[in-house]
Parts: sequence; C-alpha cells; structure tokens
Amino acid sequence: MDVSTAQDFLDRNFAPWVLALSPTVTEIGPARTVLRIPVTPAINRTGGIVSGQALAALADTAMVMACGGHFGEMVPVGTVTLDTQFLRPGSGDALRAEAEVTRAGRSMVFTRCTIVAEPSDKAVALATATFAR
Ligand SMILES: CC(C)(COP(=O)(O)OP(=O)(O)OC[C@H]1O[C@@H](n2cnc3c(N)ncnc32)[C@H](O)[C@@H]1OP(=O)(O)O)[C@@H](O)C(=O)NCCC(=O)NCCSC(=O)Cc1ccccc1
Repeated sequence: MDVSTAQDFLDRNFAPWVLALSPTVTEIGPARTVLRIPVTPAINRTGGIVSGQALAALADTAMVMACGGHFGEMVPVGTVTLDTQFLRPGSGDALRAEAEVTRAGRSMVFTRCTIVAEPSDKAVALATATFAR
C-alpha cells in the first residue's frame, strides 16, 4: 500500500475532529508507519503545550494506520487498549508519530508508537495499543 492510498483511507474513515488535526501519512509499510500533524493553537492547552488529548488521538490514529502498513492493506480494527506516557511537554512546529506493529495474531494486533516533536527531534510521548481485527 502506498502513502496516497493510506491517506485516502484516513481521510474517508476517521472522525472529523481527528481530521481537524490535519494528519498526513508520510510513510507506510510493514516496518513502520509515520504520520505528521502541525502544532497549532487549536491543539494546545493552557501553558502553550500540546494537549494530551491531541497526542493520544494522534497515537491511536498512527497505530491504526500501522496495522494497514503491516498487512499491506487497510483492515478493519477496533482499539481495545490505548496507553500513553507523556514524557515531556509537546511544542514546536509539528509532531511526528512513528508507529509499528509488534505482533499480529489471528484476532489481536499489538502496536507501539513514539511521538517526536519537530524540529527538536525529542520524544514527547510513547504509546501502545491493542486492536481487535
Ligand atoms: C512534568 C513531567 C510529568 C515530569 O517531570 P519530571 O520527571 O520532573 O521531568 P523534567 O523536570 O526532567 O522535565 C521533563 C521535560 O519537560 C520540560 N518541562 C517541564 N516543565 C515544563 C514546563 N512547564 N514548560 C515547558 N517544559 C517543561 C523540561 O524542560 C524537560 O525537558 P527536556 O527533557 O530537558 O527536553 C514531565 O514528564 C512532563 O511535563 N510531561 C508532559 C506532560 C504533558 O504534556 N501532558 C499532556 C498535557 S496535560 C493535558 O492535556 C490535560 C489537561 C488539559 C487541559 C487543561 C489541563 C490539563
């Protein structure tokens, strides 16, 4: 599956408020899937840092897309667990979510994601999620 097919799936299937984050698929494949969002005032909480809610939504979205990258096509999955660690305040120009499948079984898919701030390249959040397929 190529980046434009993945982007098309994302644009057609995710909730409007998630699409309001302006997620762009920059890489998709069996090894890893990468999404990017701009940092805008709309996703910041008080204090001028990115809200945890936006970070969690980005991570969940990236890990759903990583399932598609792993299987070579978008497959219907439902999030069963989502765990996030907010390592440091998110700020900068953009956030890059690097997601991968750690194990895909017959009914469950295990994934992880690192969110990195640009241009600092510092990790601001780690996440894991489990999906039912
Ligand atoms: C504070 C702590 C949880 C733990 O700290 P510690 O273990 O003691 O770690 P340490 O002191 O080593 O600092 C680590 C790094 O953080 C930096 N830094 C620290 N303070 C500030 C600051 N004030 N401003 C800017 N940067 C600051 C500090 O320079 C360092 O950076 P470096 O490593 O040199 O590059 C930290 O991990 C953290 O901020 N995580 C992110 C939490 C987060 O963003 N959650 C989501 C948003 S909340 C939400 O959405 C809910 C909500 C919504 C609406 C309304 C209300 C609530």
